[in-house]
Amino acid sequence: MKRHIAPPAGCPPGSFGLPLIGEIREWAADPLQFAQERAQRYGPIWSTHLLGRPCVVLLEPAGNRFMLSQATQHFSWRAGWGRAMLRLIGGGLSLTDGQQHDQQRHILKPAFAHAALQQLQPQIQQLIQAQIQTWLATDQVCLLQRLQALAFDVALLVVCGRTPAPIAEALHHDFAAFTAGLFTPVPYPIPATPYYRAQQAGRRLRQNLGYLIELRRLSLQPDALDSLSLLLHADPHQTDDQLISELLLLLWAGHDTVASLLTWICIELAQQPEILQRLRQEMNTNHHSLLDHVLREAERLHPPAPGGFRGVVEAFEYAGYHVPQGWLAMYSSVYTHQMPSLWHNPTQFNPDRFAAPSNEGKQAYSLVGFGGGPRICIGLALAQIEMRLVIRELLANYDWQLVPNQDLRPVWLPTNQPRSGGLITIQRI
Ligand code: HEM
Repeated sequence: MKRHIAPPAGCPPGSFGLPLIGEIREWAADPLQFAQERAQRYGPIWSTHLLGRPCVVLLEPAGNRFMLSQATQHFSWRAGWGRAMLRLIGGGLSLTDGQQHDQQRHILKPAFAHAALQQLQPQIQQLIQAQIQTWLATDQVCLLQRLQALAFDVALLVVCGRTPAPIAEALHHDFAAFTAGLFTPVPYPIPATPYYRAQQAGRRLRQNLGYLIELRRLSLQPDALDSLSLLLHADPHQTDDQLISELLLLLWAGHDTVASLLTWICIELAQQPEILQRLRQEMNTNHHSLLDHVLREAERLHPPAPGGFRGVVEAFEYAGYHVPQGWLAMYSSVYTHQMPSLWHNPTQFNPDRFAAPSNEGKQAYSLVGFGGGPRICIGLALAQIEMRLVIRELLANYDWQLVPNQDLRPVWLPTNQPRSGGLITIQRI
């Protein structure tokens, strides 16, 4: 029998799993079950071995708070990513720490603020209407694929501003293969592997983003609020390589997540005609609390990322255990979002759990699908506006049904998605 390795004395209890691979297979197969089983055995802090390193897992709102805001000096965001992500994207907001991160976030903030998003809303609305209209032309629609295309167009608009169609199409074409390689455990360029294809796509993406930067430098508008223009204004001497990494990071983070969550929302609504009907009634009023609760409930039950990893750059003590420097640390959104002590019937999709007088979701760090603390998702407002517009367009003009007998079990990487992609039939009302 293969030997499981135990963590050193004084460190949180748990198992490092098998030599070399640790427990990565169990985590990737089902991050929720992985955390629930170990929480039952060891409590809210335990050790495992993931991404080639020992890893401490901090659970529950207290663990989320510790990692996301209370003790950030112990953690590096950059050191929490796998090698494939670092090699393919290289830098960008999620992959930097300290002052460099804070400066970059400060520069980018106006692109994701209310004023900029308000200005873009008509264009976003047009993209949504044009995309959904094309769904009528086929018998079956794969939600994930179509919503990825839509979310990519929206992310491109916000991140890069107006982009010439041939460049936009080329970027879009290469992004799927690029994304598929971001989490490969063995990032070596062996032909025909996902990492190899991602590397090839990455080269073309870098070249096309390079053209776009060149064009934008020639026609930079003083009041433009897209991320690329803001970055060029802030530091005209920033190298193309740095700029391209930032754009790649924003484009990836800004479309895969939105497509994932919207896919699950459409699936849930197709199964809940009563909520669908109430949403339609609500659209004719000035109150949008049910739509807001649907978004939060989808974030709770179907978070696009199961949690977040950090590198431990300074050893720390937590709950009487020692966590050494050089380990990974992980918080688990998916576990917190299904704790029976926080959520009544946690496996059920029930937006009304957020309606008064319920207290569900009120405890700080109990709903962390967008992270939390100083590095909460910078695209939160954009994601919310975009999701609201898509759902309102669907509710106002379309009926949709799930294709029967499809496999809706989640796959978790690169983002949480149904195995089937979410197949629907759709008609105009
Ligand atoms: C449903 C949509 C989205 C979800 C669920 C989501 C989720 C998250 C989460 C969980 C984090 C924190 C990760 C951590 O703690 O390690 C994060 C950070 C981030 N997100 Fe999002 N995100 C979404 C949409 C977007 C959009 C639309 C953009 C931009 C176009 C974006 C850009 C980013 C960036 C750049 C960060 C890093 C922020 C920093 O480190 O300062 N996200 N997101």
